[in-house]
Amino acid sequence: MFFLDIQFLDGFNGVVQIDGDKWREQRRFSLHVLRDFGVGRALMEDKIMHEVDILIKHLTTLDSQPTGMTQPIAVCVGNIINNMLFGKTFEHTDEKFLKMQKMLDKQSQIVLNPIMGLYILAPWTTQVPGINWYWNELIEIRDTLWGILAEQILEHKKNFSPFVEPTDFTYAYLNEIYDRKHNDKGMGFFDEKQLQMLLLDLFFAGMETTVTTAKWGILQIMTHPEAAKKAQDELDALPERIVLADKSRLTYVNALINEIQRTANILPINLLRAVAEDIEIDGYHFPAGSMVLPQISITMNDPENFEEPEKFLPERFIDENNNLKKAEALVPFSLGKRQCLGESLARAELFLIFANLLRNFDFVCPDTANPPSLQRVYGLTVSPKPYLCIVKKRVI
Ligand code: HEM
Repeated sequence: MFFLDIQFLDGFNGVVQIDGDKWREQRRFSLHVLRDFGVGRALMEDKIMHEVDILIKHLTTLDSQPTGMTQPIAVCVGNIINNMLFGKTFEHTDEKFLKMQKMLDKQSQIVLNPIMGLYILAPWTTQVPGINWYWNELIEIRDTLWGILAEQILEHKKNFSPFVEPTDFTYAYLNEIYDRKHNDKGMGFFDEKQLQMLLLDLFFAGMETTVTTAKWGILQIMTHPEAAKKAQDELDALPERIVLADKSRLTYVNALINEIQRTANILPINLLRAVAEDIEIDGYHFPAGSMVLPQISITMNDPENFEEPEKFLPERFIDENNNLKKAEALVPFSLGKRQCLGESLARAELFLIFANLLRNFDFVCPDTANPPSLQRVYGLTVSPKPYLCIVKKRVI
């Protein structure tokens, strides 16, 4: 996103890479709209459950054939965010979506390639044949993603009416622009370029993180059948379709999801941030504007917080009375003002996806003698290596 933004727009846009008044205004607006569309309420739950039901149907048709989990999970999570941003969803077999998903994965890998350092320090190298190979790939990805977003905005502009209640994020943003323009409210930082980058930020931040966490989750469930069994015992006491209202009764399932997020630790070095004003910490002086990488996620692997942190142990989050323990060192969504904007959406998605998948299926290694690797692959987020899984419908 960083590369897409600085290279192709006039200055910084979106919400992830900006700060100051613009960030405050755009973040507040985004949170407000997500809330209006039901994030944190029943409306959001319906949208998520609609996609979870389709995912369950799709996995049932696989008939226990070994399968990769990326595509089905990506379509489910992608449709939830797409629905909120554009009012659109894809079929599980949609080629266009598959292509887009592959491109996002590729982009995530390319931007961490060491050659990116060279492109930043010496931008002229992006024009040198032989050296600019990765750069050209990035440009191709950018053009395709940009095209998809532009198409969506254009379609929304054609159908936009200020007298109709917005049904998705894009309409809500166009409505805000209209309202400001026609009611003398001042435009602030609202314009179409900003909308385009904001949509990309929300789509990418909302999709990549949740899909990667879910991929780790299925892998951990598959390689820790005893943990899966405990969660299923708890789930089997409830009706077949698990909803958010069940969350507080499912101690083990919550602990399992906590442990999945702790061990996945998908953004271990967090995002690059700038210090807002001069500050002194532990005798170190940080002048305003210093760039910092707050590596708070280190707490998730600190033995002082989590005994034997290398072990996968959902029980560590459960106290002697079978209640979920408060775990302040568990910070997958970061902390403070820049804390994840989509946290409540992500938490609801992870709970409904894992609880309903475990209720309906067993996830089995195709070759138990050679379980899949837990090796960490570094990109914009840290993913597991691709793996296959047998998804067996449970008979309860
Ligand atoms: C399991 C899923 C997710 C994880 C682990 C996660 C994690 C994070 C983390 C660690 C940050 C950086 C915070 C910082 O700079 O200190 C962040 C920021 C952000 N996340 Fe998430 N996130 C997830 C899901 C989502 C979803 C579903 C959305 C979409 C609605 C989203 C939107 C954002 C945005 C827009 C930011 C930038 C916020 C800002 O700069 O003000 N995230 N997320």
